[in-house]
Amino acid sequence: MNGKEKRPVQKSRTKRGEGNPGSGPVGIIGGSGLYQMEGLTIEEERVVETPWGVSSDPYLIGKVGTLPVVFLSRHGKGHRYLPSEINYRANLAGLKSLGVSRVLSVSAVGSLKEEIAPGDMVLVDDFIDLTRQRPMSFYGNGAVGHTPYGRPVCSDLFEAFSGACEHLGLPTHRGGTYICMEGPAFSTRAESRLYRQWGADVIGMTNGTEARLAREIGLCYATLALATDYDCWHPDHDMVTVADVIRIMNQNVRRANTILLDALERIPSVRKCHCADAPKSALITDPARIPQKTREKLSFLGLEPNPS
Ligand SMILES: CSC[C@H]1O[C@H](OP(=O)(O)O)[C@H](O)[C@@H]1O
Ligand SMILES: Nc1ncnc2[nH]cnc12
Repeated sequence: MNGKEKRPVQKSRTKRGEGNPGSGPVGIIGGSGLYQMEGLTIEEERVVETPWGVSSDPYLIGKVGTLPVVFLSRHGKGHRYLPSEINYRANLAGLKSLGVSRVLSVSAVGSLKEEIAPGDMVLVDDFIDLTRQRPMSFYGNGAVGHTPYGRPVCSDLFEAFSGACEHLGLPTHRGGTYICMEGPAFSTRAESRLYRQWGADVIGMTNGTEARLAREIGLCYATLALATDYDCWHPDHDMVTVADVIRIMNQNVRRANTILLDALERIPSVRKCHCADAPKSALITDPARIPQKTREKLSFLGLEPNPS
């Protein structure tokens, strides 16, 4: 194949139960404005059937340099899913079945602080979850689990993002609390002011759900939040619009992509964090009493309980 010919992208479908859980490719979930990744050589587009259905889009499986990467567009290409409609469980279960153990997320957020200006990066280190109409757990149906979640962001991935932003000399806020609202409408001013009183830094509609589910299944997860607007608390910007968000995102999407490429290189080859341990202590149900169907679902996630 000469350099000018485009390698054909294979299309395939994984049936339930196939896959290769464990460490492996890095997963990247792109949010509003980031529907593909520059620098990723795509070798395959794969649809994975999980017990929770299929992901927002086919997974783009390939390499960045020599590093294996799986990219997923959170809202699907063309931005087809509302934050409440995204099948977060399928998205994450599919990534895990493809051998992903680390997930880097990129998201557009509104700023709740004067010092976080549109265009700034925020490395989120905590969440407040205000969502109310989306599945929040892989547990249930006869398997009760309570996952430790006190530190929701993976320290390895946080440092990888932080190192990349520092290296690139970008305006970055190291740490910040992300309010995850249901949407899809943006907040009212009273809500926005309340979140500021709570000490939150940024607001979005997706990452709280993703982070919690990732932790349930032992995936490392961190967010690069790109401030696209001042949320409506701001006296000069009392109306957030999609046009404003997308304009700022488009101005910064190259930057976000560059940060991702740099951060990928900084992820330690051996996990030093404790994210993978979270599921080990979660289950309270007597494994012998877990129904077979539920057991199969847990098994898809690599979490099949041992009978005591
Ligand atoms: C397009 S404005 C609101 C939309 O943007 C954010 O999406 P994502 O987190 O996927 O970047 C926000 O959460 C809303 O879904
Ligand atoms: N102000 C805002 N509120 C919620 N989600 C957002 N995504 C980007 N800006 C946002």
